[in-house]
Amino acid sequence: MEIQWYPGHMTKAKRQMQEDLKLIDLIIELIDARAPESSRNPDIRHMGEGKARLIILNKADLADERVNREWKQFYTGQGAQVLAADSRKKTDLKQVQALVQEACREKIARDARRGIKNRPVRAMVAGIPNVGKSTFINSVAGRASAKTGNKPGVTKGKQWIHLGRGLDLLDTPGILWPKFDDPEAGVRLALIGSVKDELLNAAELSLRLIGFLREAYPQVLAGRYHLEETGNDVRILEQIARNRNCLAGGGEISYDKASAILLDEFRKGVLGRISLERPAGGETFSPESGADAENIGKQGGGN
Ligand SMILES: Nc1nc2c(ncn2[C@@H]2O[C@H](COP(=O)(O)OP(=O)(O)OP(=O)(O)O)[C@@H](O)[C@H]2O)c(=O)[nH]1
Repeated sequence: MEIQWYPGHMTKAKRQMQEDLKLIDLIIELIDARAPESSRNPDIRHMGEGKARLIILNKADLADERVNREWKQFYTGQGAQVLAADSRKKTDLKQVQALVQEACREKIARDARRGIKNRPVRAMVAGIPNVGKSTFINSVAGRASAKTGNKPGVTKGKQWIHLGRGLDLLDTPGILWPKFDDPEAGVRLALIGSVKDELLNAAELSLRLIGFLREAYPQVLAGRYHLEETGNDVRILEQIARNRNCLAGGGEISYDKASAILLDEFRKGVLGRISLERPAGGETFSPESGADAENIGKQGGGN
């Protein structure tokens, strides 16, 4: 599957972020809990070297809870502070301040040795388009301070948000584009809605989702769409189309309409909490969980 990226925007955003990084102590890196490694930007690692890091496994409410725990363990093992959250809920973000202090312990101690007291930690929220940066900033700041939208690329403007509890947040999130090299990562990003829909073939994408779900979450499709036959991806899409009355102009089945329904329901979590990838070496699932861990796209071993 070929995905069109935006090199112009990307270069500009990256340059901007390099400038902003000089101003901050901590990177709050938002990644999508459903596909954490695919939704990470490799540059952010190098650009943010030497900075403390808090990783937010965002949209955790849409991802498999067990897999969320595995990712939390995985990134904690890499030395980051980690929080799995639904950023739309302030209660999910209560721990942010404590985790920020923990992530910046060295800086705070260094300040103390130099006799600097109560200098707030300055942080920047960074992540790929549509991962939830504005939503996170709004919730953590407790007011509608950053514009949110459900299409990638809506964040504009720049200012600091003083949270008054030892934390200043740069109001302009660093937008970085995800990985380019791995086509499978591209498919996961398309599935979670981080790549503009117009750029993708919905039917092809939905067939990839069906193939994945059949193996990793075998009960999900049959339960939701009352399938009679589950042995073939195209047949499944056809049944979804029939059951949902998806017809094209001439009365024939519309695979595009059925695909749009399937993708939309997956993205909204209507199909349940589903993780598209899990860290290598994670625990195996019990059969009751409904997910076969061996079949969830394994990632992250190389970091
Ligand atoms: N279910 C769920 N939805 C979320 C969460 N966080 C954000 N969203 C939704 O995801 C969509 C994108 O959120 P934004 O905050 O606009 O994302 P952004 O990263 O600022 O997007 P850009 O401006 O494109 O870079 C919105 O529809 C949010 O309501 C979350 O934790 N869980």
